[in-house]
Amino acid sequence: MAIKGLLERFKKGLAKTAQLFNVRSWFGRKVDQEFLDELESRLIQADVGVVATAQIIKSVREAYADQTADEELVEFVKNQLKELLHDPRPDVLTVAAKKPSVYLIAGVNGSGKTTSIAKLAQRLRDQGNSIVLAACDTFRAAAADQLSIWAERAGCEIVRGAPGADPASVAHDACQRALARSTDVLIVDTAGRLHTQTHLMRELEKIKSVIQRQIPGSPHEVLLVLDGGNGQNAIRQAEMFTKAIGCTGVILTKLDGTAKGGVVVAVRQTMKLPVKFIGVGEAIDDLQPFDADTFVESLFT
Ligand SMILES: Nc1nc2c(ncn2[C@@H]2O[C@H](COP(=O)(O)OP(=O)(O)OP(=O)(O)O)[C@@H](O)[C@H]2O)c(=O)[nH]1
Repeated sequence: MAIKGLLERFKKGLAKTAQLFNVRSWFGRKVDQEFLDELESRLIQADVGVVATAQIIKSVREAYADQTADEELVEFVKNQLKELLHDPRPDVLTVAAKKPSVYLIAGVNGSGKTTSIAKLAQRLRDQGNSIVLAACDTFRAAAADQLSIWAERAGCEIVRGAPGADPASVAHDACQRALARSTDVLIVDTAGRLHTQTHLMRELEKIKSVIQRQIPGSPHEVLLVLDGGNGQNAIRQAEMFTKAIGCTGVILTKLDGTAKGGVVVAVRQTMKLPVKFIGVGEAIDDLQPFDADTFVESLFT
């Protein structure tokens, strides 16, 4: 998508967080303690995180104390955020040298996991890839049903087991199917809730090790889906999942419904995980590859 189109998409999706900053209201104000306190409180409300906020406030104080806030100050804050978000790793998904590329998707129920998988599948399909979806959430029968509907719409194949089947065996079958058909991409959906958190983490570990055994070098990405509206709570989830299955990136959903869009910074800073995609709406094309510069520009308009 052209940069301008992407910026418009981001702006629309992130309007709630942008409203919080309302940079036009800064202009002409003196950068005194009151101004800094207000900026600090807005960054915290946007869930940028305490550490990053303190860092930004300190830099603004040092560079602009007692000056008048203007366009240059806005650029300064933008650059601070861009630097905090800078990630040397590529923001695109890793593609396997030998088919299939395997993407394991995790996240708690309600985070937007199923819809994100559907959106991702559609995106990869539009780019010309053949796709197999593995419905490994056998705990909730409705999950596989929902995924099947999306799979059909996106023209993907789905592998599912009987309700209550061993999710690792579904993962195994899906790997075999993808290998046999020489499929480009295998996307593995997993449960978001089990009897206990320990059960859930053990199951995810097991699915991952089955995939690793079937397709050496995989999974090529372990993506964690987090609800952006959960703000700092999302960070705690990220810690738990990363410990169990070593996430490689995050899909941050529902940013359109929240003023906590700054959590993108917190995920990058605290978890050292790149945000690969953001969800900015319910439509199929509302999953956008994350771009730090466009993200920051769209918050300060
Ligand atoms: N506004 C908005 N809604 C979203 C976004 N992503 C997902 N949703 C909605 O969030 C709700 C939950 O999404 P699901 O994909 O069903 O979530 P899940 O994590 O798979 O949860 P379960 O289906 O309960 O396992 C749905 O109504 C989605 O349409 C987004 O980026 N923006």
